[in-house]
Amino acid sequence: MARQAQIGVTGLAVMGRNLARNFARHGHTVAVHNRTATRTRELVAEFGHEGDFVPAESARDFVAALERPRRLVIMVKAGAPTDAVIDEFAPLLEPGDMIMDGGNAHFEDTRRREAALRERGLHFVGCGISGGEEGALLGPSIMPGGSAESYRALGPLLESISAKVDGEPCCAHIGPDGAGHFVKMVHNGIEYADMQLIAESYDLLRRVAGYAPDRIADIFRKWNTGRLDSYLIEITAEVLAHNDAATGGPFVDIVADRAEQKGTGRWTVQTALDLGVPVSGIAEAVFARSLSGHNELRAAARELPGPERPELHPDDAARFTENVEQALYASKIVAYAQGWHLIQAGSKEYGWDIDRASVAAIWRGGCIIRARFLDEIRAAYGGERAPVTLLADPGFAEALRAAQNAWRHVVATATELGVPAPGFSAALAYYDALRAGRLPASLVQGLRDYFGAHTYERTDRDGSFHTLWGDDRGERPA
Ligand SMILES: NC(=O)C1=CN([C@@H]2O[C@H](COP(=O)(O)OP(=O)(O)OC[C@H]3O[C@@H](n4cnc5c(N)ncnc54)[C@H](OP(=O)(O)O)[C@@H]3O)[C@@H](O)[C@H]2O)C=CC1
Ligand SMILES: O=C(CO)[C@H](O)[C@H](O)COP(=O)(O)O
Repeated sequence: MARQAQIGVTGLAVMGRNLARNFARHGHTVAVHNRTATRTRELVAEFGHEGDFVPAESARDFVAALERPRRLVIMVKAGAPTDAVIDEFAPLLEPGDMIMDGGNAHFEDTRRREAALRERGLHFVGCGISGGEEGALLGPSIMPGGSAESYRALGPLLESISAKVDGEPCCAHIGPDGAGHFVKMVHNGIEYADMQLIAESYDLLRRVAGYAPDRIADIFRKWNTGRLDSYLIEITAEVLAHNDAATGGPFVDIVADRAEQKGTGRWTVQTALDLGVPVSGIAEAVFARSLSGHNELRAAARELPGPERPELHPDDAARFTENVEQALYASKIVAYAQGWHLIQAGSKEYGWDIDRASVAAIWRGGCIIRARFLDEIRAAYGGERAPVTLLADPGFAEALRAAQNAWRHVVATATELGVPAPGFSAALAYYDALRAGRLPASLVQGLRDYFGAHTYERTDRDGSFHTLWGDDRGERPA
């Protein structure tokens, strides 16, 4: 009888190839398959010595190579290609078999696919995987959804290849159907917000403090030894210190200033709008990328007036740098608080019962937003009583208190000097709005009632009311 594989990976581009190698390096026999067979052959030729691979050039051979119940991982382009691959393989499977989609699928697609395959007796596991090409090989953060039964069969394999922090695997069952892909989507939304805040910090240090990229790289390197310690801060220092081989100048100056996006940040904001969750930090990050690509608009506005830019005294520049660190940390807390709020809302809406401490735990390693302060988020949600918002957790509340003057100074300075800082500003506005005793939403309600008889509630009595604006302005219960 032919060799049987514990798991199979179809889709052998950067992610799938490295995941397959990771499984093999951990002693699992892995069946490998790709639509274009040359990728399969190249994988085995280049890396066959790393472990036990069973190459298959047809879908039928691939399925036949898997031990039962079959565990099949799809790592192809999200969207229609994923449906095409499911349609190709599902007819070849038997009840109890498992299909895991490790691509960046939209969670609603995952819910649809899971329901359809469940009807056929198959388990469908939508699984978020973060860590990029290197993470896939050396240990990603893994966020599987799907049934508890499928996790019992797939979990041990996934945990074996995931990143480990303090010996704990960065992999946990997130919840049924689309929960894993939902959480991965929010991860990417936070990734957008984090990167935007980092980019704004760089811009302020460059344009306000007047520092060159290599000096800013040193600042980020220093920040990475403190509470901002994270993968994104670490690689920011690397990118800023890098010089372009062709020109000899800073790499960051030669790269076109148009940030692209594949869609997960946009999905996060769209979902947040549907669920009524204010994720302003993520939204500003998505809009900032979008704005950066509007060449025509930018060219038309380039000569518009702005403020005079005074030079900062070197002593002021050093103090300003410290303030930027405070503003970055405070704004980062806000971005993560918004992300966790969205996870909570999604969990409630779809009945997923997501453990928010566990999400923080599995993001501590392997993924793009891995950071020291996820330990604190885990602790905040792991206690007896989870905070209503992360901002109210005593540790984070103290950090926000300590950052007040610096944070406001940075936002005010950016505004005064005409340096856009939408991430910092939105984070501060969110913070101030949440802590406000009264919001001007009361006036919005009044206006809505005036032009559309939309009614309003009162602070002193239950019920809904309408004022007869066009008549005697008397008030009636609605
Ligand atoms: N790159 C990254 O850093 C990360 C990517 N992801 C997600 O992982 C998945 C894989 O990503 P990545 O490795 O970058 O690869 P790509 O997203 O570039 O996808 C390429 C793979 O998809 C296959 N494919 C495309 N269309 C079809 C189709 N109609 N039928 C069958 N196979 C098809 C290709 O096969 P062929 O060789 O025949 O063209 C190839 O194997 C994606 O969903 C991505 O969003 C998740 C985390 C990080
Ligand atoms: O999933 C990822 C990491 O977790 C990818 O790196 C992500 O797709 C990058 O997104 P974008 O191209 O939109 O910046």
